[in-house]
Amino acid sequence: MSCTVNVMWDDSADKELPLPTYQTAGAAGADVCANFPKADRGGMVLEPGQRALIPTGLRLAVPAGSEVQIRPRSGLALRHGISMVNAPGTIDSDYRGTVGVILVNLGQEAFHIGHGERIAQMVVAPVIQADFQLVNALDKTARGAGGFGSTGVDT
Ligand SMILES: O=c1ccn([C@H]2C[C@H](O)[C@@H](COP(=O)(O)OP(=O)(O)OP(=O)(O)O)O2)c(=O)[nH]1
Repeated sequence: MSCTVNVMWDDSADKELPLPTYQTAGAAGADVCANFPKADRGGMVLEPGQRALIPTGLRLAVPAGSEVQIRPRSGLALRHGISMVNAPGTIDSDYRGTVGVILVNLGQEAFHIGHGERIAQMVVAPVIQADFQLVNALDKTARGAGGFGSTGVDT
């Protein structure tokens, strides 16, 4: 499936950086870059345990009925412990502000985020909006209220 997502740079963005890019034909996520305002183009350092909102410089118009999920990149996670506090971040179809990525350094060393570095990936996904109905009873199931390891925990 494919769709068009209209994109604009925000005023302080480096407009020479690439738009979100699928790196392979079958990629689910389009890589997105850190895009710092001019004064901050040296990038920034995330100390161990620190989190920061990293600008992408991108403003999106996600088609109604869909969302964009922002997810961490596994390479950064494995090599450097860089993840996202709120993974997956949700970009609503009616949001028109600049998309930010809330990175966190779960590693043990400081990590430098370079201007233009691919920091996360965007996945476009369909959305179902529910009509939440208050009722007096729910239909019965075999699981019932069992959860949180009720079927056993292996480790
Ligand atoms: O990682 C993220 C998460 C959110 N957003 C933007 C787009 C999204 O549409 C908006 C609101 O996000 P969310 O609903 O997660 O935030 P909230 O804390 O519930 O705030 P709000 O009251 O603004 O909805 O913020 C980002 O740029 N990056």
